[in-house]
Amino acid sequence: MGSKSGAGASCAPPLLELAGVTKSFATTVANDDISLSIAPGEIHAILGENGAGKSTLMKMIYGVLAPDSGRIRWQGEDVLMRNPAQARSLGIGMVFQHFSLFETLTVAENISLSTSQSAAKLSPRIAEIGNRFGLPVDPSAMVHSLSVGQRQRAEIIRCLLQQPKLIIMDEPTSVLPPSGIPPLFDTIRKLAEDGCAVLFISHKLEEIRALCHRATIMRAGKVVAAVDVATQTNRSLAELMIGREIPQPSRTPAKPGKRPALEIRALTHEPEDPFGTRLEGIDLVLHPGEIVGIAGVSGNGQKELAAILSGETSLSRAERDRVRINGESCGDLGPGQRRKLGLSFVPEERNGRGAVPEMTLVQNALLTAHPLGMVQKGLIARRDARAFTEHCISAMNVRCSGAAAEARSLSGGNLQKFIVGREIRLQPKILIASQPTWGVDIGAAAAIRQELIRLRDSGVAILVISDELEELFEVADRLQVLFRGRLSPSVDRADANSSLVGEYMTGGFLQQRIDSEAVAA
Ligand SMILES: Nc1ncnc2c1ncn2[C@@H]1O[C@H](COP(=O)(O)OP(=O)(O)OP(=O)(O)O)[C@@H](O)[C@H]1O
Repeated sequence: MGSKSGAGASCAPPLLELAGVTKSFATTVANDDISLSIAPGEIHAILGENGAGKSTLMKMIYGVLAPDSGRIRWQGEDVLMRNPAQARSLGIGMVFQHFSLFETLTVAENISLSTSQSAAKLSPRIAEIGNRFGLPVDPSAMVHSLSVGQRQRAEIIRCLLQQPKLIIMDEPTSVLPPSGIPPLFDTIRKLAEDGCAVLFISHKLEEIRALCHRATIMRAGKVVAAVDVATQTNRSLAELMIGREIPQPSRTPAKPGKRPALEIRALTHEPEDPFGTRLEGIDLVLHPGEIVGIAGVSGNGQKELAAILSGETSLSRAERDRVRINGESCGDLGPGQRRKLGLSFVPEERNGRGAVPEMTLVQNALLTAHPLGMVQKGLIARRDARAFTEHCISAMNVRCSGAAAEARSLSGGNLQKFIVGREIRLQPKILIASQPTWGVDIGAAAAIRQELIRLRDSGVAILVISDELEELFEVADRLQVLFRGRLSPSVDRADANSSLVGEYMTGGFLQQRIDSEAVAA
């Protein structure tokens, strides 16, 4: 992905230094005696398993959390980072994974909300910064019309307007299609050449090796290594991070059943959300004992398709035949009724949909697992609920303080592992999993994929909707691609390669369809 440049290798005095920084939450020591230094122009990776303490550390640097002990020095001076406003005034910016842009405003209007300047005054500045750092985005474009990559550029420009000396980027590539990653890296390199330091969090070792100068590796709240990235391989970084090699899932060919477990027939659906994607002519068949992967750049109808399948979007009675579970028409059934038919579901958003952050893990387990005998005569069978929760925790190696922990106290990846584990343990006949390993570290992602394959081998029909092509190549027996609300033909795993799927991801199959219709006519 290009060469590394910038001042990262120079001996400039540190921009940011942490010494002995410690932060605990009740009995969990999230950051234990952390020391770290970053030079101007350095692209510095923070690497670690889920729950290693990366986000806690970033929150302290950005003033969201205060350390219990230790020192933060900024440009040679001790600072007490009281809040993000103070961090920004010192020159520390942060680009979050989740964008905070209003869909119905333009880029310039959105950015003007965080400054004292009008959208009209800001527009030329936005264009100028865009040109300088390779972030082309039209200041007058409405946010709802922008791709994910363009939205991210707007977020980065908003951050750059404050002329930061250090930018924290929390898994910035996780929201991008593969084609969006090289331009983002070009921008980050330009920033580094300009003297801006970048703290880059990612679980993807290839990306870290392509982009970063140095990496700090964390394990269980401690720094276990600080390395020059050029001296490392994927394998050595993985070993530093998880203490062993990256596990590779093993699999045998699928033996799908004959009768479909789940079908969608000739479905066209107009979304209620004015910025949603219309689904058009969707045909999908899923058999017991197979994994079908739905690939595509997010925003092409994945959310709408998942909602139609889970029952969060239910169809009219007249259209109930369009969705069938084990041959039974169910298009007009809600999520609870579909769960009774044997469907379980891992939604894309873990907070608020996959789990309720303020509730404990036991309560979150009860939300979907109560039909497994956890409510008897109207009363909660607490012991059973607790045992089920503890089983999910241990089977998925969820790092948390126990079944009574609130969901919000778990790191993102650990909560994801819990939700996937809960849905798998419902003994479903059909599992729909949207972005099942999103934000999950490489070791845990491999474990989740292996679980999906094991479930398939036990005869469960599985649909995986994922932005990550590598993940789909690893788990799926067949692949289909969503593009602008249309589903491509199904491709067997053996025939699927990145160039064919890449072509489908940009709508290549639509042209093939037009050509074959023309031949038939
Ligand atoms: N507000 C909180 N209350 C209680 N525990 C917390 C809180 N925030 C974080 N923790 C705990 O601190 C530890 C570190 O969490 P952190 O979110 O920093 O990890 P992470 O490395 O960013 O993980 P991930 O890769 O999953 O995002 C975890 O054990 C987590 O459960």
